[in-house]
Amino acid sequence: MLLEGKTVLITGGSSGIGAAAAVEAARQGADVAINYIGADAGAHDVVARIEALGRRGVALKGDVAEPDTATAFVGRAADALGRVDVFVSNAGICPFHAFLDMPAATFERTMAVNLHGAFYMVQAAANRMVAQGGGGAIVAVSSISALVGGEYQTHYTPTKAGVHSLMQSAAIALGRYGIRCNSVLPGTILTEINRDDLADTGKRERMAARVPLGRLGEPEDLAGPIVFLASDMARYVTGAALLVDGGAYVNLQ
Ligand SMILES: NC(=O)C1=CN([C@@H]2O[C@H](COP(=O)(O)OP(=O)(O)OC[C@H]3O[C@@H](n4cnc5c(N)ncnc54)[C@H](O)[C@@H]3O)[C@@H](O)[C@H]2O)C=CC1
Ligand SMILES: C[C@H](O)[C@@H]1OC(=O)[C@H](O)[C@@H]1O
Repeated sequence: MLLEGKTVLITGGSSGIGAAAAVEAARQGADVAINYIGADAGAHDVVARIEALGRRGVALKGDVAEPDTATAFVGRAADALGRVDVFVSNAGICPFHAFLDMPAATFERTMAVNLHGAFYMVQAAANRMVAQGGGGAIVAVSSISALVGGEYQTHYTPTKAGVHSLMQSAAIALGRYGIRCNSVLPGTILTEINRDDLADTGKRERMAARVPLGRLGEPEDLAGPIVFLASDMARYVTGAALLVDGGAYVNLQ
């Protein structure tokens, strides 16, 4: 098991990629704490799936856009599970909107959740890892959208480029403590975040047609890459970005 005896914290862990990563981390031997927002049911379900695998699971509610949520989540998770070995910054939103009339509130909220939230969470986790000693691993869920644009994502793609960049700089700042920082760059993955957008059958088929592996992604497609980067198998990997997109990015023609 790749994460035997480790503790893993994941933001936005009650659905989609975060939930899949939480369950896979437990399957790989880790105790897992998830941060979540909104309804409790999804978070309780993820905890139940973690516990069914014989590991400890904790769900802690909080808005990652609030700086205090970061210290509260990391502190309470570490109190419950003992330490923080792995931190996965995953929470995010993507309210699709045209550029020219983008409401300031939509832009500000997307920045606050996706980029500011990632910064505060990663900073809090890193401080805990430094204080406890023994290094650690941080994985941020960026996106293929860190590298390419989207007409209705002018507020979103800069946050994903920012998260990718955050991992590169944090890798430098934290290498001396044995803390590795990497990002995964998912392509289009079928989750709640794009359910409405991909209800447009034409768009969904166009997106799928771009993928050499022949299908859009599922949350579980990210679980393995996240666990790998979190594990000691990736002990000499830091500052890296791993595309998990079925080959969509390289498919020009
Ligand atoms: N689905 C996709 O095609 C892709 C998703 N991503 C990224 O993957 C990450 C996870 O998204 P998905 O699993 O796809 O969708 P999702 O909507 O299932 O997951 C996002 C999670 O973040 C949580 N969240 C949102 N705002 C929050 C806040 N303020 N505080 C705490 N939690 C909050 C949501 O409740 C949800 O559980 C996001 O960062 C997204 O940008 C990146 C590339 C592609
Ligand atoms: C939410 C979108 O469908 C998704 O988010 C990303 O980061 C991907 O590039 C897709 O556009």
